[in-house]
Amino acid sequence: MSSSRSLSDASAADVRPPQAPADLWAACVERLAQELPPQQVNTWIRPLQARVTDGGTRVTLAVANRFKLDWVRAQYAGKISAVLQAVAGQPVALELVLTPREVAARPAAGAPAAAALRAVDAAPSRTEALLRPLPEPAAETPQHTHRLNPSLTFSTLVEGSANRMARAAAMHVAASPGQLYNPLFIYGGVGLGKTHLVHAIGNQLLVERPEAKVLYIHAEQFVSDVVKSYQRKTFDAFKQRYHNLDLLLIDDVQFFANKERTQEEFFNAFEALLAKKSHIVMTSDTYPKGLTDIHERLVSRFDSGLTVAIEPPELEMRVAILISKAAAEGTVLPEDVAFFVAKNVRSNVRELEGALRKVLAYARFNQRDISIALAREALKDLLSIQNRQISVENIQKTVADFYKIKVADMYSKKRPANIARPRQIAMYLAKELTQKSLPEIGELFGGRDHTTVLHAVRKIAAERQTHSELNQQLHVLEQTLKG
Ligand SMILES: Nc1ncnc2c1ncn2[C@@H]1O[C@H](COP(=O)(O)OP(=O)(O)OP(=O)(O)O)[C@@H](O)[C@H]1O
Repeated sequence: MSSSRSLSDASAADVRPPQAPADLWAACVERLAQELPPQQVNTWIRPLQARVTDGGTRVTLAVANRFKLDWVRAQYAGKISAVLQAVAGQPVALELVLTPREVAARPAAGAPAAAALRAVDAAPSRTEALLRPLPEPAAETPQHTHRLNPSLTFSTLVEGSANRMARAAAMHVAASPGQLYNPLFIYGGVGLGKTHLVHAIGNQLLVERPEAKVLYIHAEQFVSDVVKSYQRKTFDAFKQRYHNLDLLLIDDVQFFANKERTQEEFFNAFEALLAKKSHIVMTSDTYPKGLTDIHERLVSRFDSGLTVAIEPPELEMRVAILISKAAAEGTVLPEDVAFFVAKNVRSNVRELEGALRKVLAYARFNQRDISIALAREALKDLLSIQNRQISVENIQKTVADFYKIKVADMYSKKRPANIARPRQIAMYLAKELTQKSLPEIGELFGGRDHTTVLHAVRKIAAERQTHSELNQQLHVLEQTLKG
C-alpha cells in the first residue's frame, strides 16, 4: 500500500479550515486517494454515493449490494471516518446503507422533489445493514451456501452486441458445466455486468441441478479466507470448502495481485477443480495478460479456456436496458426519454440505473408524466457536472497522459502515428463529450480544418465498433473524464 502519510495522523496534522459540507465527501475521496492504492479507491471508494447532511456532521454512503456493504464496512469504514473527521475539522457520523431500489415511503402529494430525492438517496429504513455482523466465511457454516443473488439471472440481463459473446458462453457453461470453456474468463470495465453474468450462471445451474455445489465469491473475500485459514491453521477446512465445488464463480481476480499465498492457494484450488471437471468462471477488469503482479503460471491458466470481453453498451443497448429496468419496476418509459437518458449517461450500466432511479422517483413524487423535460430536471445535477467537467483542454491533457505524449503534440503539426492517433482519439472524444462544433474543435487542435476533425471522428467511431482494445481504451478515457 502506498502511503505518503498515515491516516491516523490525519486529524492531528490537518490545519486547513473546515470543509464546506457540499465538498466534504469530494475532499475525503481525494485524501483517501493519496493513502490507498488506486485500484482500491476506484473499486470501493469512488462508486459510493454520498449524502452529506446535518451541516456536514453526518455522511451517509450508499453501497450497491450487501457483499460490498459488508466489505466497505469491514475494510474502509474506520479509515473513512478518520479522514472525514480530519477534513471536516469536527466529528462526523458515518452511516452505510444499501442503495435503495425503490423509495420506502411516498411523501404527501406536492412534496418538493428535492425531498423526494433525499429520501431515495438516504433510505433510512435500510441503515440496519450497518448493525449486522459480518457473515462468517463458509468454513464455519455447516451446510453449503452459494452466496448467489437470486435476482441476477439471464432473464434480467439485457442482451446486446456488447455482451453477446460473453452471455452465450455463460449460458453454455450453465447448461453443461465442466465441459467447454473451462475456465471461462470474463473481463471488462466497471459496472458493465460482469458480476450479474456470473451470478446468472450460478442461478441457472441451480435451477437445473439444485444439488450442485456452487459458490460465488469476490476475490477479496477469497484473500480474506486464505488469511483466516493461515492464522487459524485451518487449511484442511479451506481445501474442503473450495476443492469440492461443482462451480466456482470468482469476481475481480485482479485483486490477487501481489498476494503470493493467495495465488498459491488459488492455483491449488484451480488445479483440483479442473481435475474433477468442475467449472471455474472468473471476472477481471482486464484480460489475463493485462493482469499485473500475478504469477505467470496462473495467468496462463486463466487464459487456457475461453476469454471473453464485456464491452460498454452502445446507445441502443443502453436504451433497451433502461426500458427493461423501468418495466421491471412497473413503469413504461417512453422511448424518447430512454434515448435522452442513454445519450447523457454513457459510462456504465450502474450509472444508467442510478439515473433511471432518479427520473422515476422525480416523476412519482411530483406526480408528473415522464417526459424529456422531466428527465432533464431530474438529472440536472448530473448533466451540469458533466458539462462543467469536460472541456477540450481536459480531454487533450487526459488523452496525452494516457498515451504518454506531450500535450503540445495535440496542437502540433507532427504526423507520426504514435502522435496522430491519440490526437484523433482526442478529437473524437471532444466531439462526443462536449458541445463544441467541428470548426471549434479544429481551432482548439492547432487551427485544423473541420474536415480533419470530421475524418478523425468518423474513423475512431468506426474502429471502435470492431477493435475491442480501442473500445476498452476509450471507455477508460471516458470514465476518467467524467470523474
Ligand atoms: N446487460 C445488462 N442488462 C441489465 N442489467 C445490467 C446489464 N449489465 C449490467 N447491468 C446491471 O448494472 C449493474 C452493474 O453491473 P455489475 O455489478 O454486474 O457490473 P460489474 O461489471 O461486475 O462491475 P464492477 O467491476 O464494478 O464490479 C447491476 O445492477 C447489473 O444488474
